[in-house]
Amino acid sequence: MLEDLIKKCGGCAVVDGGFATQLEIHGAAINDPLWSAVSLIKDPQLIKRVHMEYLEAGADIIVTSSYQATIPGFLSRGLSMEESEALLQKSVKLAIEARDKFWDKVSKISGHSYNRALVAASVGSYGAYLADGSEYSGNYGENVSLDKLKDFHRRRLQVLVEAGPDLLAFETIPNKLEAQACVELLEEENVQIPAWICFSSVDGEKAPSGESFEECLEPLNKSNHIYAVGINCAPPQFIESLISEFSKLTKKAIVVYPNSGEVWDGKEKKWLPSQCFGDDEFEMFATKWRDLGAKLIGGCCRTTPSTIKAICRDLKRR
Ligand SMILES: C[S+](C)CC[C@H](N)C(=O)O
Ligand SMILES: N[C@@H](CCS)C(=O)O
Ligand SMILES: [Zn+2]
Repeated sequence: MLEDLIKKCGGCAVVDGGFATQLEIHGAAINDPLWSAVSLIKDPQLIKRVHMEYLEAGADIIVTSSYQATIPGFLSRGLSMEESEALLQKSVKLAIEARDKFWDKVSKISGHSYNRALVAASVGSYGAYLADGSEYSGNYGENVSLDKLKDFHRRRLQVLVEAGPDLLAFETIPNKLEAQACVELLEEENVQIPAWICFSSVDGEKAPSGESFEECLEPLNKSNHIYAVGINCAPPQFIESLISEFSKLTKKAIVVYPNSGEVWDGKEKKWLPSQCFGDDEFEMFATKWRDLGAKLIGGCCRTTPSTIKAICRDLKRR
């Protein structure tokens, strides 16, 4: 399905933009250990609205609200195991409902330029769950082993897969150990849904842990469960050279969805201004990223539906 979609899009499909960002624009208070996942508890209708906004903007793939939705995170909030699993399921259900409703509406309009979007279930890194900014440091401490990371991801992955998304999106993976844990889990659980694994990067050259992408990609290149590899939530000015680097290191499709360039202050839980791209620059650079070989392009934190509209203007000019 993903390959067909990419073909239909002329070689490069558009992923949506910052999900938490758009929740906040609508007034959601997410300064919370659960970050955007708090909206699954407090305002599921807002989640659906944000999905609709990205669909209207032209996203070919929408990513669910499960980035920081984890079973231990919900349990420490006082929810039961059943309630926690139900919220994970709900994140997929809300995205599927939005996609189906949108498609039902536009597919009746003759001459529309939309594709039937795919739903990617977000699997945020262990660092996202820690809520201390460690998805940008890769520093999980010595006690975090491969098995511990697999244990952390296993049940959530099972529940998300059972909910029936089209794709799995592992996001802001900061080191090789976690990438390897994710691949081994996909194999052990015999997951039949294609996945992408995206790393964060804070220097534009390596994973946040300091490991080279050559090392990080090694377990992913060998796996049939991985359809695409790439970068998310890194500054957009790093993307050009990272695509060139990745294309030397992998035969997998390349996926990029950078943030706006603002930098996350994990202690203060806020974005700090830095060298940023506006929508015009996203529009300009998206073509470059496509020409360099990216097959999936979108935005991450601090990008909005208008960024995705700008990317679509350029990539979907046929
Ligand atoms: C992608 S980061 C901005 C998500 C939030 C982070 N895990 C935190 O809770 O601080
Ligand atoms: N899918 C998440 C990623 C955060 S880095 C979001 O857009 O909020
Ligand atoms: Zn992000």
